[in-house]
Amino acid sequence: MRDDFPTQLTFDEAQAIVDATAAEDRLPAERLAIARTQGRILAQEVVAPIPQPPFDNSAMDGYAIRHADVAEGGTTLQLAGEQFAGRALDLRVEPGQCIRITTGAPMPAGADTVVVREVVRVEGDRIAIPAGIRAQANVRRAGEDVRIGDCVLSPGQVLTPARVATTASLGIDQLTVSARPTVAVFTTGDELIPPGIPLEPGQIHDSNRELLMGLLRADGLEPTAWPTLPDDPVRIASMLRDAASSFDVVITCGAVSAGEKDHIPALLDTHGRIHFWKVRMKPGMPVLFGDLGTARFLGLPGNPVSVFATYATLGRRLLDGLQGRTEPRRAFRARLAAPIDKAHARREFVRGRLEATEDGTLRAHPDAATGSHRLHAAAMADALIVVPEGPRQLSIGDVVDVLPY
Ligand SMILES: Nc1nc2c(c(=O)[nH]1)N[C@H]1C(S)=C(S)[C@@H](COP(=O)(O)OP(=O)(O)OC[C@H]3O[C@@H](n4cnc5c(N)ncnc54)[C@H](O)[C@@H]3O)O[C@H]1N2
Ligand code: MOO
Repeated sequence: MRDDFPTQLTFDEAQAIVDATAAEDRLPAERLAIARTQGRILAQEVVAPIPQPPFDNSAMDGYAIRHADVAEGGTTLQLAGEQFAGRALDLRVEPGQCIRITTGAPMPAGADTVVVREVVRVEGDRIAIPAGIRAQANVRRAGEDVRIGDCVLSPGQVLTPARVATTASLGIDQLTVSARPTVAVFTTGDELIPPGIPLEPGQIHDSNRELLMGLLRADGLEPTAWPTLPDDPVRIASMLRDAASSFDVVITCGAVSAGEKDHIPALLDTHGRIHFWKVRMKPGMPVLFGDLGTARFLGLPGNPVSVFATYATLGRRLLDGLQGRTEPRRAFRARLAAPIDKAHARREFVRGRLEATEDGTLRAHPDAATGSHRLHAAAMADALIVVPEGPRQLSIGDVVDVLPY
């Protein structure tokens, strides 16, 4: 096996390679009905073809009036008509008149203020308005939220429900979004037995399959799980090359460290290209990244918590980049609730629990269970606490980056 690929990278160097590779391999865009774009990455600019609100309208159920009529104090106005939400009736409020109006109904010409119905007294078609009404009250102005021609969304942003709804409010029914990467997921190892089948001595149940499939699904993808790879280099090569010919991304877990059965790095070296192998991070140090055929190849280390940490950092970053996501994932900082003493030089992602305190700060409680086989401990935690490179003695109250999960 060659040794001219980058290895023992810092986390930032590895992340930069992932970013650069993803940028070169941007997935194509597709045009979809907005109902199918939730969670997608936008691949166009969205410019408002109409204002929002499209017309001046009432914010409350009540009476549209001319404020000049009540400027001197309370008065009684003549009810001149009704304007409900739906169709604009071309009504006009003359001096001394008012029009009954509902929330969302267009403001009749002449009116500039809405008085809520709870404060008026109705006497037939005479409406008694109290004193103290504020001019322009309860009117929502056309274009107040979005003006015509505003750029409301940009390429690289995530289509959240509120953003998709915004495009709907502007009358846009289709959007150009990045294609979703297709992902093939493999677990590896002769020791793996699916849950539901009793273990023989030396065997363990395959948990990484559920972990990876779940992480990918939670990120909005529809991954495909392949049969578990045996510890046999010929069969591994044929199965992985098969997958690489029909998926955008192939993710394996296991068989990337130094053992006799860790065939995957050599295989990628022979049949594809290694962008890097081994990153100075913990857990996840033996992580492997490259190309196989036309697919991006991510070889995650087999320990369950290593799978978790490498997916949450580098894997997700790759998938975001392939979709052209430019909007960063939200960053959080917290104060440590217990010290962390780190002797090694790698960046560490310590599992922990976040607590929202009374004084408005986030506190991170690092988990004492640091072994990368401690899946249950990771499952009971809810964040990765980032401990930077180098030996570190972090004290209670120190500020750390955290990645909630
Ligand atoms: N001599 C060295 N040994 C190890 C090194 C090293 O650098 N030199 N690195 C260690 C680190 S760090 C990690 S992480 C692991 C990664 O090993 P592999 O990626 O080769 O993974 P495996 O050996 O196949 O498995 C590791 C561990 O995880 C369990 N496993 C694997 N797949 C699954 C699964 N689908 N579900 C549940 N558990 C799984 C497997 O049984 C092993 O216990 O290597 C260290 N060793
Ligand atoms: O880096 Mo390994 O991923 O510590 O367990």
